[in-house]
Amino acid sequence: MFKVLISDPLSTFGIQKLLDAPDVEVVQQTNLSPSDLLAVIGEYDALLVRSQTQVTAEVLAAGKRLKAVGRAGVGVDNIDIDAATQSGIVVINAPDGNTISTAEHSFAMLMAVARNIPQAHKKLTDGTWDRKSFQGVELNNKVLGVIGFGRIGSEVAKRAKAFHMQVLAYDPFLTEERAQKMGVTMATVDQIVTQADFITVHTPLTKETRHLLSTNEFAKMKQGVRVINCARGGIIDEKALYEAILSGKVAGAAFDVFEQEPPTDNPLIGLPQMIVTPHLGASTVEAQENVAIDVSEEILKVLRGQPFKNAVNLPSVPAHVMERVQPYFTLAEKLGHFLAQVSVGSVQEISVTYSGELTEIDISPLTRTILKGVLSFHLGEEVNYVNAPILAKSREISVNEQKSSQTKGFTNLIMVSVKTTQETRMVAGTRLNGYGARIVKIDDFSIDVAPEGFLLFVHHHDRPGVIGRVGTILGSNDVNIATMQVGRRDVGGEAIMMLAVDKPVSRDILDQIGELAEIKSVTEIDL
Ligand SMILES: NC(=O)c1ccc[n+]([C@@H]2O[C@H](COP(=O)([O-])OP(=O)(O)OC[C@H]3O[C@@H](n4cnc5c(N)ncnc54)[C@H](O)[C@@H]3O)[C@@H](O)[C@H]2O)c1
Ligand SMILES: O=C(O)CC[C@@H](O)C(=O)O
Repeated sequence: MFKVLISDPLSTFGIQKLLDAPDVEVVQQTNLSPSDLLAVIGEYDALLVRSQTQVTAEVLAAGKRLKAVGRAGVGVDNIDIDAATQSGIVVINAPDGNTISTAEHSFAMLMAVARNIPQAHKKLTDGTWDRKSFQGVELNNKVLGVIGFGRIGSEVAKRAKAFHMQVLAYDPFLTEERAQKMGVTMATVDQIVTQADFITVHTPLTKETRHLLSTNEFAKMKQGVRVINCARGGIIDEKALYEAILSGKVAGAAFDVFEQEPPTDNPLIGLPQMIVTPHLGASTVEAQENVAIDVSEEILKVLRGQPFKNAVNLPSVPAHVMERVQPYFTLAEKLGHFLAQVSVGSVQEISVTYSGELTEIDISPLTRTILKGVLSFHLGEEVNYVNAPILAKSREISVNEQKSSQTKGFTNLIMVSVKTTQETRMVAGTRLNGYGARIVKIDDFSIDVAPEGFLLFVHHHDRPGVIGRVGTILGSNDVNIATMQVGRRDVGGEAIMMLAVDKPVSRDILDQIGELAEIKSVTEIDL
């Protein structure tokens, strides 16, 4: 008999399959303190949560029998995925069930912020008939910027089209073909920021999307813009928004999610231009039923040893395969992550060639890891080794994998190229005996760089003094260079520099380097 603990309120209808399963005993305890949870988790084979229960490394370590953690929803920010993976615990989520509810909530917020509905309601219920203070704006013919065009963003766009809005969309995986099919215009974040009357964000919260809309972006926005965040707190910088509302630049904002939840002493919440809901995007009868059904069915499959689809972390790989491929996992993921950071445009194709001793082993786990490296830069922690190929397929990214006898002098070599809507970029890496992982080729430049930490990738014209000028800018801004490697094709031709630096480099310093006459581009890479 399997024991399943449900520690957050879930729809009873949704979990019926679990309740009816003859081989499962379900315990519902939705008011456990963290220490209560630690005390009881050792008895259970599976844990089902929504977003309240914090499934920490400590909880997972105490869950000696745990085989699976199910999240009735999309975001898995309350679950320590790495710790689960290390303990061999499968983490399941329900990515589709609350899409429509959250899209509808976002649209409700958009309409409410356009017409000041909550503010007018409050005034009237407080006893004042005020018809002057709440003049709104129409949606008709207005420009809506949608940042993050995945499940929810694209549903919001469909609704906006029905209201005759012009939709500008940005997503690193959006293709021209899909944009046309959806009747939206592909745009950059900068174009959205400068042209939109309303901006709504629907990305995960990742290092890249944190404060995606901040002081600089607010400064460029139209006077009277309105912004909506029903995705994750922190995508819109709350401090910068506060200032932009006070200055009159932002006429209204609608938030369902906050940098700290529940928000305490958050000055935004008292502002009359701000409308707020307490993370209610997925709070509909339908969504809660859908996500509970999806996650219950998947948990049953995991417990019964049947195939399942929505795992967000690593399943076990046979020991003999793992022994051979494991040393290459880090290199593979970093090559993917490197390309995600240097390439421009929507990814269309990822090709991997394995040479040398890698031709003798099952390399499919490595290709999945490379995909994870490419995709996780944009999609965040939802991507893992299990779901990366499915996510690539759903985004129409074709993946090619081949083995080659051409070792180019290395005992092992992984060459990865990414074709985007704008360019094709290549990186190759190897594991050198005794020295660990190395990047040995970038595009057609040979180089020798350890793929770790903060790197500055500079593409420049090979001219006397350029290296010194870059070093001077970094030095005068207190950025220490740990190592530097240069690669060039011909004397005086195009060249690249890879500098390992001791700390992140600010946008301003990158701009100073980018303004040097010899520099073609400069990109900061975090590996
Ligand atoms: N408020 C709620 O209750 C609620 C409910 C469900 C989901 N969510 C949140 O909504 C968000 C979207 O969920 P979804 O199901 O649509 O996810 P999704 O994975 O289908 O879509 C997210 C999209 O964001 C894109 N993206 C990543 N980085 C980007 C960047 N820098 N710029 C632009 N786009 C970028 C990705 O390519 C992807 O297409 C997530 O943060 C999710 O956690 C909130
Ligand atoms: O209501 C919830 O459980 C949170 C839903 C949402 O944020 C999600 O990530 O699915």
